[in-house]
Amino acid sequence: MHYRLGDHELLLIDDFLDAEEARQLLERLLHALPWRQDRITIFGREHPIPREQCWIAGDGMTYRYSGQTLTPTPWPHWLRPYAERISEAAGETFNSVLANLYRDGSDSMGWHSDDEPELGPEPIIASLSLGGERRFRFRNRRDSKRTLSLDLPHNSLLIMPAGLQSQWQHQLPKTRKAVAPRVNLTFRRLVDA
Ligand SMILES: O=C(O)CCC(=O)C(=O)O
Ligand SMILES: [Fe+2]
Repeated sequence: MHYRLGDHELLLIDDFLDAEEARQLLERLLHALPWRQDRITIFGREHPIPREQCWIAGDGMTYRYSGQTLTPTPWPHWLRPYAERISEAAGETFNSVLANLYRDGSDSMGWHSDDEPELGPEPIIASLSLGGERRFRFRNRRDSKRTLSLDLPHNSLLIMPAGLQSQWQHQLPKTRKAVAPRVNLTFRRLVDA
């Protein structure tokens, strides 16, 4: 499914993995990753993030955002084949993953762009969703009334193209609906790594 976002085209691929493979990968991610609820600083105040996360990357590839520095968990061998398939689908060679765990509808991620300097000027981001379906929203950075909402179902891959992050923000809002836990893997390429 393609979505138009200003000058950019978003691609959402449903049923990216085989159903059984997606189920097993979700179980593995839930049980085998060292999930942490880190703390971030917003406007000078420290808060626990409303989700758990795990930064997966090569040795020494730290990642800084919102006042936190994430030290990497090494790549699990069983995740590598997925990184290769997702790199192929997105036309980019990803070398790192930010994994997010939304335990229930009160877990969320606020408005941001994936525009950290480590990612270079025009990063391509590929985001694999597993588990409970959640709503995902975009808004234009210059005109916040321009928005787009889409649902990210279990076993879907969203590809955000080069150039999108400098013009659009995204968020994963909280929901009052009962939702199953959701794991999201955002594949990234750290430059100069
Ligand atoms: O959970 C999601 O779908 C989005 C995660 C995200 O935006 C990020 O990790 O930068
Ligand atoms: Fe993001």
